[in-house]
Amino acid sequence: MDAITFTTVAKSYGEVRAVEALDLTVPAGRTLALLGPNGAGKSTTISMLLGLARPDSGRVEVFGDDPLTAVARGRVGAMLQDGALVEGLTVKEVVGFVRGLYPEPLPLGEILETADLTEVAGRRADKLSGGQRQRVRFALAIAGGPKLLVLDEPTAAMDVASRRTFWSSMRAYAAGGRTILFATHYLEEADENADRIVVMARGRIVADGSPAEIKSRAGTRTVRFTLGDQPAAGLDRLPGVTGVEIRGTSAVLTSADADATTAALYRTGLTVRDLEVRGADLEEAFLDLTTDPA
Ligand SMILES: Nc1ncnc2c1ncn2[C@@H]1O[C@H](COP(=O)(O)OP(=O)(O)OP(=O)(O)O)[C@@H](O)[C@H]1O
Repeated sequence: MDAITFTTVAKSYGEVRAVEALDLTVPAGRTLALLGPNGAGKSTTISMLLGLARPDSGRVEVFGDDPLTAVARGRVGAMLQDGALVEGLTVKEVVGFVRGLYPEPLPLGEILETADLTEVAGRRADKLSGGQRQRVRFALAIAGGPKLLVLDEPTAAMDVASRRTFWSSMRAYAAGGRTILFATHYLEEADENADRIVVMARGRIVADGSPAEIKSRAGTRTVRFTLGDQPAAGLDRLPGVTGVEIRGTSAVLTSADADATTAALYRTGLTVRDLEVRGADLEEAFLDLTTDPA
């Protein structure tokens, strides 16, 4: 069964096209990362998934139901970017209260354990550190034992140690065959914690694959030089080259083997000036995938 289906979904805010022609299917039991820069449309996608926003066109389904129905049935838990914690209550009280709202909640001890909150269960939730407060919000998201857990940039404002704890909590929850969708700006987080990465930019999906596939795209580099008015013919046949683009007076070659490409380039007889080899790390690939060519 599919946990999530977006069928040609579009959503605009006035002039801003936040999401365009989005098609996405996530089978149950998978962990998917939505990766993209600010304004890519990740939060809008999540809002529609939770029924908090309605698409202008297209259809969103969660376990075959309308999102609001799925939420009402307790199938979906969410941790959004903002969300205050009730003042004056202890962690245990807040979590206990929220789990009481669900028809089939997880046991309190299991929630606290999974979210790594057992040690601070007696402390006031609103007085915790930022990372601990995020863990309380995670606990609230899983309290109802949802089959689908949606997390919008859950580790924003967490330090490295808190992030590590958080993701191990998330993986523990996912291990029970649940479906997870999380949004992040961090490639590393997507790589380490998801089994599929969907890269969004400007409201569209620009890449979709396993972390290995996304990383292999990350392995490609660009070899750029000033071509001037020399002919571009044959550049596409250089070793390693997977794409050729002429931008003004420059030639930009995408290559899976930049060393071989560069060596062969010098043997073509072309005058190669201003040679630049870029790329290689995930951050670069991510920028390549998400930067508007215009
Ligand atoms: N309620 C709104 N009213 C007007 N414009 C909005 C609204 N929500 C989002 N937008 C715009 O829609 C676009 C997509 O925003 P969205 O928040 O979905 O992106 P995002 O990928 O989640 O970004 P971030 O990583 O910064 O959270 C942006 O241009 C944003 O300014």
